[in-house]
Amino acid sequence: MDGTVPAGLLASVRERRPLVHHITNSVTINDCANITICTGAAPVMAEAPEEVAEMVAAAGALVLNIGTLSAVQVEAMLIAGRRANELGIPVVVDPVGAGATTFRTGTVQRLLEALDVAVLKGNAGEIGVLAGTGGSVRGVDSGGVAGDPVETARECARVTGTVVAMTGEVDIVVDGKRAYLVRNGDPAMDRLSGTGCMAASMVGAFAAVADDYAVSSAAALAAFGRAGERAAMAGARGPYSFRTALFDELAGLEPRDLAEHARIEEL
Ligand SMILES: Nc1ncnc2c1ncn2[C@@H]1O[C@H](COP(=O)(O)OP(=O)(O)O)[C@@H](O)[C@H]1O
Ligand SMILES: Cc1ncsc1CCOP(=O)(O)O
Ligand SMILES: [Mg+2]
Repeated sequence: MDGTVPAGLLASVRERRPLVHHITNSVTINDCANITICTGAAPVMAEAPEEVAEMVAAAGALVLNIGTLSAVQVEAMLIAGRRANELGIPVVVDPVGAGATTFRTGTVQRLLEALDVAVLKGNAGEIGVLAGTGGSVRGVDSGGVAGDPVETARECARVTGTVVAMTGEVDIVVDGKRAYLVRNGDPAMDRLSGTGCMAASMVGAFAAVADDYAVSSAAALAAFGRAGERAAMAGARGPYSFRTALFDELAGLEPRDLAEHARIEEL
């Protein structure tokens, strides 16, 4: 994919500043709010079942992240997701820790059955579990997939009917037909909690300004990865100064830099 595509979508996010409604976990909620702002969009976190239908109506995308799930959150996710579907607002699901417990795996399956999900964004282990082809998950960490990662992502897209964005050293984005490999990023991104959640926030922000969610997801991951590359070049002293640089580099990321450095290959 030509770099002008992700660059154009980044510029659209900054111009339109879509509201991204999150129902998300209590570990990385603040990171997700700030990465959404650094991307150029506007976050809102709202999870009371009493208000989510009203809130999502003002949003450009809905991000459902199951990282610290509870029964009442599931109820809110279903209410918000159904309203988003009625209004044609894209729904992104981050299946954090799917495979680690029956409650997590079952909840993702329930969301996928009840809702029209635009993008399922998970790490390799989570996507392998949901594909049914084998994935290993410990807590929220991926232990990888059983077979070929691209085939795993394709199978997950086939069984779920969604665009699947599987993160890792190389991100893989697939729908029923196409497959994109996104080679941007830095290993330091794997040494922080929350980069997967932040990736989902960005996938949501980009989906809000796009019709083609495979293209917008690959673009979002390229932009995040490029910010990671620039943060590493800025010379962080360790994981936490890298984290600060990651936010700063994303906020300052120029569409023309992304146009030049996005590495998205279509298979
Ligand atoms: N080794 C790596 N090299 C480059 N980028 C990476 C690497 N590991 C993770 N990333 C990036 O970090 C983000 C989070 O991915 P990942 O670690 O798979 O998610 P999770 O936190 O859900 O396990 C993604 O944008 C991914 O591209
Ligand atoms: C550590 C942890 N525990 C529950 S949610 C969460 C954060 C996971 O974030 P990510 O999957 O983005 O690293
Ligand atoms: Mg994750």
